Parts: sequence; C-alpha cells; structure tokens
Amino acid sequence: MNPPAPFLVPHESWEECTVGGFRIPRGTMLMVNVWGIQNDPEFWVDPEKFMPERFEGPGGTKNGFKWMPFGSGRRGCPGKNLAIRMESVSEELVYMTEGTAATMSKAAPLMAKCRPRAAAAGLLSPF
Ligand code: HEM
Repeated sequence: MNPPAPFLVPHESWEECTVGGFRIPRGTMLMVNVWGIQNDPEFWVDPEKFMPERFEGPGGTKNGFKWMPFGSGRRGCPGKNLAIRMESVSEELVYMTEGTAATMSKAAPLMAKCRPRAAAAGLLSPF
C-alpha cells in the first residue's frame, strides 16, 4: 500500500502507557512507521497489490483490519473529506512508482479532479 508519507506526523504520549508490550514514558515522541504497517505481509494479503475490496470487510486482511488509511481519533487526517472526493481524470490505471522525497511522492505526477459525491451533490446550494 502507498501511504502519503512513510511516517505519521509525530505524536507525544501525555501519560505513561504500554504499546505492544513496550513501556512508553509520559512525554515520549512517538513515530509511527505507517509504510511498514501497511506493507507488512503478516497483516495484509499481498500488500503491494491494488485491492480496494480488502477494505470492505475482513476478507483481504489476516486480522480483520478495515478501512483506516486516514488514521483515527483527534489526530486523524483533517483532509479526509477532501481526499475521498478525488477521482482520476482517466480510466487508465494509476502509475504508482514512487519518486524520492520525504513524503511518498510519485515518479509521475498524478492528475486528479474533485467531484462531489452523488449523495452530497443533491445537498449543494444553488447559490
Ligand atoms: C489520500 C490522501 C490522504 C491520506 C491517505 C492521508 C492520511 C493521513 C494520515 C494517516 C494522517 C495521520 C493520522 C494520525 O496520526 O493518526 C494524516 C494527518 C494529516 N493530514 Fe492527511 N491524508 C491524506 C490527504 C490529506 C489532505 C488532502 C490534507 C489537507 C488538505 C491532509 C492534511 C493532514 C494534516 C494537516 C494532518 C495532521 C493532523 C494532526 O496531526 O493533527 N491530508 N493524514
């Protein structure tokens, strides 16, 4: 899978906690390797394959994970509602080869257009 960056924005623990058996002291800066999580074959069936159906239920994952590409909770992605309205400008498969940068930039720029979803379109103001 192709997260927009290999690491999530840094988080900080505001109280001591335990994650995966590790004691995390209060005030620790936490870096989450989201690329590693999304490409770990222990959790995902063929993580490098484009399989949107894997997010529709537990079928595509080995542990029942569902659709969570934008994180969750109070630090979840505020751009989610903009991002899910993007669609490709053509029927061609998107060229997914990565470029080199701090974020997971694409080797070839992605052309996309923003369109309101059918349900939302009926709610748009005519003014
Ligand atoms: C497909 C596109 C996108 C994906 C998959 C994505 C994914 C994510 C993820 C996983 C996080 C971290 C959540 C966490 O740490 O729990 C995040 C944070 C963030 N995203 Fe996105 N994002 C996308 C598009 C966008 C867009 C279009 C914007 C702005 C217009 C945006 C703005 C942000 C910001 C500002 C944060 C930091 C939020 C915070 O730390 O409080 N993202 N995104």
